[in-house]
Amino acid sequence: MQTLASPSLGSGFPAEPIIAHILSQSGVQRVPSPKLTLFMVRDFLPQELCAAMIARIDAQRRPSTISDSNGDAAFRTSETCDLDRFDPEVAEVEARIHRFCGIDPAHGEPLQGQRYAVGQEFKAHTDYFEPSGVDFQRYCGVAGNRTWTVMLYLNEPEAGGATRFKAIDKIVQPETGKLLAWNNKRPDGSCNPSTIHHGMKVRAGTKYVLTKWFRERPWGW
Ligand SMILES: O=C(O)CCC(=O)C(=O)O
Ligand SMILES: [Fe+2]
Repeated sequence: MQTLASPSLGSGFPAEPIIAHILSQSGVQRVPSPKLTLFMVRDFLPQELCAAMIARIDAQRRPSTISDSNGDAAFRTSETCDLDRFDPEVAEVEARIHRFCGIDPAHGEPLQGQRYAVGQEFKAHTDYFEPSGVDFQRYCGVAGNRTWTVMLYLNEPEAGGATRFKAIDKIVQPETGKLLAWNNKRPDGSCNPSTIHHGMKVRAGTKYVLTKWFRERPWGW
């Protein structure tokens, strides 16, 4: 599944080299939609690495935050963990993500973990920052907007916790080690509202995911 070399195909925009690189690998499924470029890979991350990331998230979690708050305190009720890129197992996960998508690691935000207990969710949102939003300069002034999202499910909660892509009516079930990757931009570089997605409520058990976002310009580590 993994290629050996880590290619550097830019920021993720334009998307064509990334898409071609992703499609050159085995085990990749493309969700058929003219509105959204979304890929899925089952069993992307080995079980041991999933468990190692869960342990770190449990140990270091803090309440999740949102930008451009709409005043709904229940919009994102999960917890978040900033993973340490100097931790060898975190570095291994990041290297696998980079080899998979080919985006220049310099354009990546720090890898994050998200944890959802029963009843917690992340309501329908897009991962890019609204260019007209009050927080745009604050979040995007240096590195620019988000180009691609790579998300990984670390486990399978007993019930609930699917991710629903509303605009294309697609529901993805959490499965240990499953990867999702999507392009947040349209071909003209504008933000793609059809990327809207909802991390649905966990009904039983706990849900853990990783999120890796890439930016138009280097993150500036
Ligand atoms: O947990 C999910 O299913 C979605 C997570 C998400 O959308 C995010 O962290 O931006
Ligand atoms: Fe999201």
